[in-house]
Amino acid sequence: MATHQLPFPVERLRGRLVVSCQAYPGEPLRDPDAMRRMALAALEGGAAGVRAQGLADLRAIRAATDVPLIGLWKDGASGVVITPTAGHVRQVAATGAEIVALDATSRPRPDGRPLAESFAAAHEAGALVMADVATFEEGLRAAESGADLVGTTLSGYTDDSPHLPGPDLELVSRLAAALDVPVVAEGRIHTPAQARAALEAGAFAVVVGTAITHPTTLTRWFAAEVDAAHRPPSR
Ligand SMILES: CC(=O)N[C@H](C=O)[C@@H](O)[C@H](O)[C@H](O)COP(=O)(O)O
Repeated sequence: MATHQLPFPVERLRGRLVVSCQAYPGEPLRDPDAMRRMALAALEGGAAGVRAQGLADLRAIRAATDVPLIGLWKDGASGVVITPTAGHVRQVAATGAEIVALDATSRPRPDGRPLAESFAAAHEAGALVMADVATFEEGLRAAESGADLVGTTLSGYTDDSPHLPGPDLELVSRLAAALDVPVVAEGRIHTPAQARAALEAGAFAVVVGTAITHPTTLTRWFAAEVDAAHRPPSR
């Protein structure tokens, strides 16, 4: 766990909840003003920071609040899609997001350029780097390469990470024990108790997305249960 003084936007997230406000292509809430409102609603509920996707959403949210903003740009259909190149990093930083989140897994990058180039692009733009990783080794490598925060975001989404129904708390605790930089727990945190467990496992901050800001998925969870109860037992 990071105990020393950290850059101001990171310090503001110590022990706090960050809410990820994202809508996916083609969805009814895929709209910068909808995500701005979603972010403001989350802040009213006690979030200390916002994570958001896409340049237009980031600009809209940045104009509405000065809480720490973790920005990313998902581009591409598979593999490395979260802020995949240094060019994407520069544009995300230019929206005013203090922290740029990017895929720091060991998978091949779309432009074949080294990850270090993306880290350097963020730092040159005056932004901090949140390295989204899937494994312990990727977390170590990201921290060694100068990441300002390491997130467990991609555990469960790569071939060599466990596909768990809930958060990868083992990864959180192993990284938190090994790293000096803050470890952010993110990915499939679906209940307040899981968010608390992530902090107890050593997370510096917790990011929750779907369970707060994705009504289509939330509705599916309820609909599946209700439909299962309604269906007559099979003979
Ligand atoms: C894997 C990937 O692309 N994760 C994305 C990263 O920004 C988002 O789609 C997630 O919603 C976010 O990480 C928060 O996680 P959850 O929605 O599970 O609370």
